[in-house]
Amino acid sequence: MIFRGLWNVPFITNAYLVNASLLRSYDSTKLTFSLPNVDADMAFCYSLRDLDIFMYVSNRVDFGHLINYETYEVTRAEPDMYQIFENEQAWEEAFIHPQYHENFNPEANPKQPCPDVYWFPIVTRKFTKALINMMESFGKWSSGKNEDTRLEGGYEAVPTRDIHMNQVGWERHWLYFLQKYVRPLQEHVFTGYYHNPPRSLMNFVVRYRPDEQPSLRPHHDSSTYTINIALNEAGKDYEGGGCRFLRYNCSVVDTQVGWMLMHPGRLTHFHEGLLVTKGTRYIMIAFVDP
Ligand SMILES: O=C(O)CCC(=O)C(=O)O
Ligand SMILES: [Fe+2]
Repeated sequence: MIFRGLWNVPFITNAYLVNASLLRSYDSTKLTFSLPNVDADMAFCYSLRDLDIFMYVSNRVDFGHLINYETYEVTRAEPDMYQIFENEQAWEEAFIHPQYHENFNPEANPKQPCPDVYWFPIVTRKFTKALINMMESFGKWSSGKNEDTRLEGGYEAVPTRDIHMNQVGWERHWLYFLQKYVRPLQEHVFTGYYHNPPRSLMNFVVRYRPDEQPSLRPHHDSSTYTINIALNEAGKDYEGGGCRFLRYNCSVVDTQVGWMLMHPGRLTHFHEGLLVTKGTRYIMIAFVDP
């Protein structure tokens, strides 16, 4: 329980909100922050009390918040992305799509571009840009071949050219994002399916290019459900691309940056990554299972 109120207090340290014109209306020899043997806060509060000026602490209004930078790692590409635990509120403001909470509005039907393929705004362009930059700064894209030493069996049946989240030290963060922001959307559209936290062993960013890997053949994912976030812009950053669900002969080609597709992984949603004919297409994929 958070109590909200306005409290009259004798001493405040670190944070003040003072109208400067008020300060000027007092005699500066009496209203001072320097007194012998006490620190500036003590001196300032002492002289305020001496002048019968009341001090208040209020949390009725949000004036902003302090950032905790103790764990801030400046050596990383996009250190802000790693702050999801330490600075949750600032993280959400920077990286969660402004329409995210609207997804839960009972009046609004979730978008469904193909049968049982749901489509949600979830992250900001700041997020998608940062994620691409994290991956490109790391730069060690997989070969896109079946042999994959990052996997337990050393083999990937339907390989993409990709970088896994754990390769950039961002897996814990990503799993927390899945639990906090993706899971409630899943529960919203696939009713009665409940796994908290969701488990996801495969979390990666895919890069398609005409001269590298330009497409992905039809396959099922090793997931109960898959999420697929568009990280850059169809028709501008690349041409072609998109995801086709063969059983429904239905494609999503007008993907929107920061929007996420969510679809069942096996059995019904046999799908393929459509050919990129120009530029580079980036997507973020997670195979959630269970
Ligand atoms: O290109 C797409 O949108 C589909 C990607 C995909 O199916 C996968 O990575 O498993
Ligand atoms: Fe897939």
